[in-house]
Amino acid sequence: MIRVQDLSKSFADLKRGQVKALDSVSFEVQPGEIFGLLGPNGAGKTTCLRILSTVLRPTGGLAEVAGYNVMDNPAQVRANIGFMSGNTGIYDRMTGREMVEYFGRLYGINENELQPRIDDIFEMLQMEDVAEMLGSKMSTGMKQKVSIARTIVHDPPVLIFDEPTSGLDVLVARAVLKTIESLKDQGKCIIFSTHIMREVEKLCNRVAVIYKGQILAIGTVKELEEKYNEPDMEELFFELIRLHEVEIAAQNTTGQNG
Ligand SMILES: Nc1ncnc2c1ncn2[C@@H]1O[C@H](COP(=O)(O)OP(=O)(O)OP(=O)(O)O)[C@@H](O)[C@H]1O
Repeated sequence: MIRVQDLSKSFADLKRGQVKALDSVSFEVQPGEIFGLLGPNGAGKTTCLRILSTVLRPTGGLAEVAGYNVMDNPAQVRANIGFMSGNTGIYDRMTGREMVEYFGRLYGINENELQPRIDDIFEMLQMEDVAEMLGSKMSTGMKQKVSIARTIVHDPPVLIFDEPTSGLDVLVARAVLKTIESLKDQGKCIIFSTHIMREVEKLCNRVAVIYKGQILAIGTVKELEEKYNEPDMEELFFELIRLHEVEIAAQNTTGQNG
């Protein structure tokens, strides 16, 4: 459902020169699966997700969503995905229902289908209380639910969540994670980026640890813990980064001596 192969993206940065935000990244995600991208700030997570959602063009490699290439068929890719980030905007002067209707119409859903679809979503996310409430009056948790509702209104098979719990308190974060889990149970193909290890342990079927644009390790949490003989995900994460830094230092030394 999602196929990423040798995906690369460089930015020309005034201060830093060429920045390799993504360096030959490969992975696949299937329906009914939550795939985690776990990495620190600047690792390349958002760049990868932006390429998948056709907002950015890659400088190399291939990315496919629901069988469509992001470069060749961006409109079909967009029709097949829902994208939500931690700062997806909410309009102050629209009610919860109006916002979700607005996005449903943008996606071209006809009115007869749209209204029952919205009823279902509001029931599933238990957000009937925000249907008639203006965005300006909503709590952070309510806004987050509206963001999820507008992300899934066109019932896309692929969902992309870029740090969806950033800035949320534990209760709201938990509700968001539960919703993502129930979407997986409905058979959605989900990518989820985070820098929070516990979220990965709780939610993800498989995870890629990403650092400086490269995937350092990929597999189920259990597989990674066994492979590196480290039962603590946090320790494992730091160890992978340490090993990578040692490797870079060794390459630099060889380069200088050679
Ligand atoms: N438009 C841009 N111009 C120059 N460099 C960029 C641009 N966008 C991203 N980068 C750089 O690419 C690298 C990867 O950034 P990216 O936002 O993908 O990381 P991230 O893993 O999502 O981090 P965060 O958790 O902070 O959002 C960083 O070094 C970042 O500074």
